[in-house]
Amino acid sequence: MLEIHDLHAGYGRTEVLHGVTMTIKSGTIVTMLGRNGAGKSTTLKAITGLLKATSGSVTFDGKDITHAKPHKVARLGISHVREGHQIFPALTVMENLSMGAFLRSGDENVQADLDRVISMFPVLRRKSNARGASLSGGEQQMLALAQGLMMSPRLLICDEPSLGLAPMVVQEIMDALLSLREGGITVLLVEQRVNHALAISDHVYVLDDGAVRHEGPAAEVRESDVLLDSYLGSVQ
Ligand SMILES: Nc1ncnc2c1ncn2[C@@H]1O[C@H](COP(=O)(O)OP(=O)(O)OP(=O)(O)O)[C@@H](O)[C@H]1O
Repeated sequence: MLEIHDLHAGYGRTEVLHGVTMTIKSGTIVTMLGRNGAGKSTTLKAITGLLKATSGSVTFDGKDITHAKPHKVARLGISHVREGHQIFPALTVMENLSMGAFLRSGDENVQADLDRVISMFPVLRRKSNARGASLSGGEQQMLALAQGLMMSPRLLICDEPSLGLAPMVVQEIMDALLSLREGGITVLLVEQRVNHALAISDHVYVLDDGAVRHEGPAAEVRESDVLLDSYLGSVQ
């Protein structure tokens, strides 16, 4: 579904990605792991057009999207839920969800998607008229995910959805990602909670210093102390 080949990118004159290559297969959850500063968020930004790649290629369902603008990437079916909470604090839950569908004006399936998304996250239904700012951290993260789903993506890219959340809430987020996979959505996840991420993933890429140092089935990485110690430091 998504092919990243020898991707180079960076900020100003500093190259951060030194040739990242990855394949994300349709219907899977793929997690990118790595220490702080390894280049995970930068890879996601280069995929979704927030950062220009200096060389290499990104192909989505056979289409070259290496130099596509973010809105074009979104229209093609990739939704990028970024680190932290990208919601509108002054808007209600419902208004936030409608904003998630802003690129779909005239699409008659928006209402059906709204019903489907809100039924995935019961707390959002209960709080549909509450302002974003009044939600807890976990609720805001669920809203951010739900907002990302309102784009009706085929590939959902999630950057550290568990950031700053309590373990129980983290599990809820992971369960939500699993149910997305069951619904046929492919997920590319960046996550610092290694154990939580490995438990739901099919395949894992380990990044270090802007390059892929290891890839393999999640089950294999779970069993490899050497790998976990060398590239991931403390495992949570
Ligand atoms: N906007 C930016 N301008 C300049 N350098 C940046 C910028 N964003 C990230 N970097 C640098 O790029 C490198 C990779 O950062 P990146 O955010 O991709 O890492 P990461 O693996 O996602 O880690 P983290 O979990 O800390 O976000 C780091 O050295 C970081 O300091």
